[in-house]
Amino acid sequence: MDAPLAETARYQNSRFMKAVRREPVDTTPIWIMRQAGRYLPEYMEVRNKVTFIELCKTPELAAEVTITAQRELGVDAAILFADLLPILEPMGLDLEYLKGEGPVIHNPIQDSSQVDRLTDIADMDCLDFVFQAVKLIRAELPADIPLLGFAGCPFTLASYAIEGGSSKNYRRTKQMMYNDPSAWDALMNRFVDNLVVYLQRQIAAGCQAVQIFDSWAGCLSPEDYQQYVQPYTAKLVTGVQDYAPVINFLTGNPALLGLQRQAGGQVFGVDWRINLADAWEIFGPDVAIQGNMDPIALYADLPVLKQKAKAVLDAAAGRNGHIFNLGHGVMPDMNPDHVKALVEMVHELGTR
Ligand SMILES: Cc1c2[nH]c(c1CCC(=O)O)Cc1[nH]c(c(CCC(=O)O)c1C)Cc1[nH]c(c(CCC(=O)O)c1C)Cc1[nH]c(c(C)c1CCC(=O)O)C2
Repeated sequence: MDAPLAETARYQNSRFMKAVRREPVDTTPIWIMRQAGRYLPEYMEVRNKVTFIELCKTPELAAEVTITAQRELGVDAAILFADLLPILEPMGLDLEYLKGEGPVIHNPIQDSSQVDRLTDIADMDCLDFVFQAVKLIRAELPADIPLLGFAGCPFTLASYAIEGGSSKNYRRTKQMMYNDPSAWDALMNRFVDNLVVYLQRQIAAGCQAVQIFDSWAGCLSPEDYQQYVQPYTAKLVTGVQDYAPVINFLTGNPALLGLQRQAGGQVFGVDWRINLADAWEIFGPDVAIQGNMDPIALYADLPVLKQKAKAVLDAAAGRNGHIFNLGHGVMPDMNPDHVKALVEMVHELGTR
């Protein structure tokens, strides 16, 4: 894996990568989770011609929507257009995105005896469309715009694999966790092993940093997170961080921040349920922080939005290593002008 390091070294001087390393920057970098999504007319134009999964699996189209979103918004990083769940398909899960309902898995893991049926996909050939998209995007993006890769964390993927879709209370997932720890261990390790290779391959193809999404881990008590989730997320971070910085993102439960920190990473993604300065106190001075405006604040009139953006920037004042973002993804019916305005506000107000 020497080549990818040399490859990524060319893109290290951007505002974003400086913030990742907690170096001084001219102004606060910003990107938006789900920045290439349905609220953007340019995305819908492409999306209306193909299904979501076809879009993910066609590198030229995935590249086009990634690059267009970065350029339209003026954000400081691009994120690969893909999804958390396509990695589940080659592992043997029958994934479908249903119109209006989101992702469904038709053959979820129903009990511990089924964990073994998940295929190891170490060669990653079946996900080559992702790495091809990374190559196309990196070739087109300006050198001062890093490209972020991403994957789901083992817990969030396990919850889809077991529940068969999104869930309110994660009953089946927690049942397996509690009732069959050895099956749970096997399942989480199967995800970790594949995710490490998947992210290494994204980095080798041209990503400068990667974000790991533990989007649903907020449903866990601190004790359960520590016992059933943290060791596997830690193993994932350890397997990837020598190749590129890891943004460890978790949402929904500020009581987990200290444990999220222990799981590791160079940047920590935080949501709006805690003041950013308080979160930084918990994380300590030796990490960068990404966040943390409430995505719903983007519906506010622009003067109010500006106050909200300033409040987040003020909470990070005096520290290097703040990357502005929402605390979760942008809503599909958002007015794109508000997103563009937010980017301009952050660049203006974040000036040092
Ligand atoms: C839980 C999750 C998924 N996918 C993802 C998560 C974590 C999200 C978070 O914590 O913020 C991550 C994701 N999904 C998507 C990206 C692309 C990169 C980006 O712009 O941030 C990323 C990073 C595109 C997408 N992924 C999806 C869309 C919408 C698909 C469409 O065009 O119809 C996009 C743009 C579909 C998707 N994919 C998933 C769901 C639940 C859905 C349906 C949600 C919905 O319909 O609003 C699984």
